Amino acid sequence: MIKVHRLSKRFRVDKKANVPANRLDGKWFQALSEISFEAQAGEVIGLLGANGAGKTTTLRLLSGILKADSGTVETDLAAIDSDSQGYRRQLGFLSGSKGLYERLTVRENLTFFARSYGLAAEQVRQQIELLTEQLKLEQFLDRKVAELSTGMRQRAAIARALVHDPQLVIFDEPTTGLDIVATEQVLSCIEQQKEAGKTVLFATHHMDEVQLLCDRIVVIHEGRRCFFGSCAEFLEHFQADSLNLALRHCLQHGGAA
Ligand SMILES: Nc1ncnc2c1ncn2[C@@H]1O[C@H](COP(=O)(O)OP(=O)(O)OP(=O)(O)O)[C@@H](O)[C@H]1O
Repeated sequence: MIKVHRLSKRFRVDKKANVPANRLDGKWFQALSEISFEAQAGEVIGLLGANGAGKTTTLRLLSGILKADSGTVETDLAAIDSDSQGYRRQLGFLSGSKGLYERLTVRENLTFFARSYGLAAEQVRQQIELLTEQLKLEQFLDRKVAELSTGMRQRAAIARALVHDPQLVIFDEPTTGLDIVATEQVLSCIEQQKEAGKTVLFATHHMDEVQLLCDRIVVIHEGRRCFFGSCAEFLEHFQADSLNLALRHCLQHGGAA
């Protein structure tokens, strides 16, 4: 479970930065304004919004990489502020396909990260076996990361994010750069996380992924939440027959939370 309450974040920007005047206060750009939502165990929440809306900023705040200016994050895991190490042990975070050692193989990377989270040798073996099956890693498990294609690298990065079997899974655009087959493998892996009772948050621009996986969605527009609820509620609220159309209406009209 995670409860996000009135989270705000601003960034100091250069005078020359071409940012919208309505979000600028002197040298400060208001990236997020009082975002609230919650996710239960076994629930998948999608974060939607146009480029620059604030999805990645939200996920970075929830991963502990960024610190909020105000607002709270409550979980039934370790506390994000006072026990950041404990929190990170229970978090699987993916942002881009970075964070792997180029000169190590995928198996060596996974083993290294699993051991650094304190998993015993047998647990490491089981986790690698499970993720290899879920993400179809066998063809490149023993190849160096430096030699991998974008899609292989992305799947390896997802495996690295999940190798310690975290309770909270946060993925930022996990299917970027993947072909149809690899996309299906990643979506099915997210589904398996849900079935295992994990709390999953992910940002995406793909409405088919939202339709397939999300129990509820958070729509962000210019740093503010403009909708939080199920896909069915979203369609009904905007009197739309597709999520794409509902999203367009929501973003055009600034939404109504
Ligand atoms: N470190 C930073 N300094 C200044 N501004 C930043 C910083 N990080 C993000 N921003 C700004 O905050 C806003 C929200 O960015 P964010 O990356 O959260 O958007 P997003 O919704 O994830 O977009 P996309 O769909 O393009 O990934 C953008 O206007 C961005 O330029």
